[in-house]
Amino acid sequence: MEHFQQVEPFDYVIFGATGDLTMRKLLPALYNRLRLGQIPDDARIIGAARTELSREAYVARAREALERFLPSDVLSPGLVDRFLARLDYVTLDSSRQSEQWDSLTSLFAKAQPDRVRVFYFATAPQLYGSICENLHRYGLITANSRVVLEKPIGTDMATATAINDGVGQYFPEKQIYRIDHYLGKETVQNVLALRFANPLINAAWSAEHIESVQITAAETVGVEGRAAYYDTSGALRDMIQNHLLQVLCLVAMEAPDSLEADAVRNAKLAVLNALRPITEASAATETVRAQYTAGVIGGENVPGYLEELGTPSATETFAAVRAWVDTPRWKNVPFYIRTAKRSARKVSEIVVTFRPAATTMFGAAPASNRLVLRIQPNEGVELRLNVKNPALDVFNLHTADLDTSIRMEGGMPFPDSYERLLLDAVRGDPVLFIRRDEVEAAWRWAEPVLDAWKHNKVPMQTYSAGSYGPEQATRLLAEHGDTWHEASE
Ligand SMILES: NC(=O)C1=CN([C@@H]2O[C@H](COP(=O)(O)OP(=O)(O)OC[C@H]3O[C@@H](n4cnc5c(N)ncnc54)[C@H](OP(=O)(O)O)[C@@H]3O)[C@@H](O)[C@H]2O)C=CC1
Ligand SMILES: O=C1O[C@H](COP(=O)(O)O)[C@@H](O)[C@H](O)[C@H]1O
Repeated sequence: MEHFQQVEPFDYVIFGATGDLTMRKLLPALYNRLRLGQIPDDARIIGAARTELSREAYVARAREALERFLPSDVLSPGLVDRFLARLDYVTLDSSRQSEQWDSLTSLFAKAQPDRVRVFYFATAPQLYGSICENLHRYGLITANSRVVLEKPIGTDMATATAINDGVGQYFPEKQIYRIDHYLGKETVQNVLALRFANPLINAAWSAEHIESVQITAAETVGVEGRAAYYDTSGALRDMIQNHLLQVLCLVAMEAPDSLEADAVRNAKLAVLNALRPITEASAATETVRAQYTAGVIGGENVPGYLEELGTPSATETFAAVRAWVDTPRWKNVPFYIRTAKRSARKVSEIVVTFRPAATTMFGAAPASNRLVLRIQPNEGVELRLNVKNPALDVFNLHTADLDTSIRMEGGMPFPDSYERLLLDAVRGDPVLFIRRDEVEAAWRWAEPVLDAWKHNKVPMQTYSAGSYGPEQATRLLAEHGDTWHEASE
């Protein structure tokens, strides 16, 4: 396949190699890229975790993970064996100094010093600093090394700064890759193509023509096996501070000079810095938080969040925010951001509502044009237009949707976003990773919201599992005469 170029030989060291993320996402993603011919035969993938396992036992776990998390039509015994032959495993408490590090260093003893090394931290963020310290102590960091940091980068500004400082002591910023898997999604990257490669859209991309923007990421799942993490996080930290603000940045940013990493990141940073601060006073009118109660999804009864957790909790599973980007381009345009667990359907989308035509020639006012960028599922673009109602003799309008699916060649599903990002780190392309100042700017905006919630300035609402969220979120838009997309379908 000519669009997947083989990368240079590399060593990928995954800290947290026995964990959920590695098994569910990272190993399947790397397998897929080997299958597509992107991974050279002498690449190595080295897992590290505290659990004592032989290489064979780890390979057996990896095999099970591939079988469990990949569709059977992509698994061929020959390819699986070729992939598993690339794997190694070291038992290592990576946060401590010990002779356990010898097993890792010995794997690198004969490696070419300029061979690409990627250290992927798929473990608790509070360990990142000590893992870096040990990588340095045991002489594993080379000029051609990169470190990939999983989210969350902190739970607030102070913890984010501590993580960034801890890693930054040993790796210069250009070797640090903070992953945000939403940036690896094909249709999120498509925001750039749609905006900047289509003068028709680009010309209308401002407050002069746009009335509001909605960004939604809703899921039908609850917190699954991650309740311990989720309950310390909540919807705002889990999805909005990172993924949805990144999407907002791509929608709102000025055109970067190029697709070079720093050009794009500077443009995103400018948006984050232009976000109107939400204060303890404004949080009550600009934000909504809620927890799901028992309900029905897909015909099945599901328990409420507190029942699932088995303890009282003040963690939100739904968050909606009305954000404002205080730049001339976005003067008075509300950006509604929303995320939910146990929602009525799984959908991630951007909905841009344009101002209606100011004409009286048709009698009734024409409907607003509306552009929907479907991030998932059914990736595509939909544009609502006004056309003449063909059924009537009188000149009357109705709406018609131009709807195009964005598909891979041959109708194949899009690769999981991790696939691209894992290999971008090998190729040394950081454009789809987050720079330190972006993370911190996002916390600067999010933290006062979290503080207001902690101080109970915004009541915790409830919504039934299987619904679209609490009524208060509907009201957030109603004040501007808007409705959430599903209500206008
Ligand atoms: N799971 C997911 O879907 C997502 C996860 N993330 C992030 O990825 C990271 C990992 O998440 P997840 O896989 O779910 O977590 P898990 O708890 O499933 O896995 C944690 C991993 O870290 C290892 N580990 C813990 N302490 C040490 C140590 N001192 N030295 C070496 N290894 C250690 C554990 O193995 P052992 O006990 O054997 O040491 C295990 O392999 C977290 O930062 C999470 O927030 C981000 C997005 C999605
Ligand atoms: O980062 C996270 O994202 C997932 C949702 O990702 P998606 O690609 O399925 O939209 C979310 O379930 C998880 O809680 C969060 O940590």
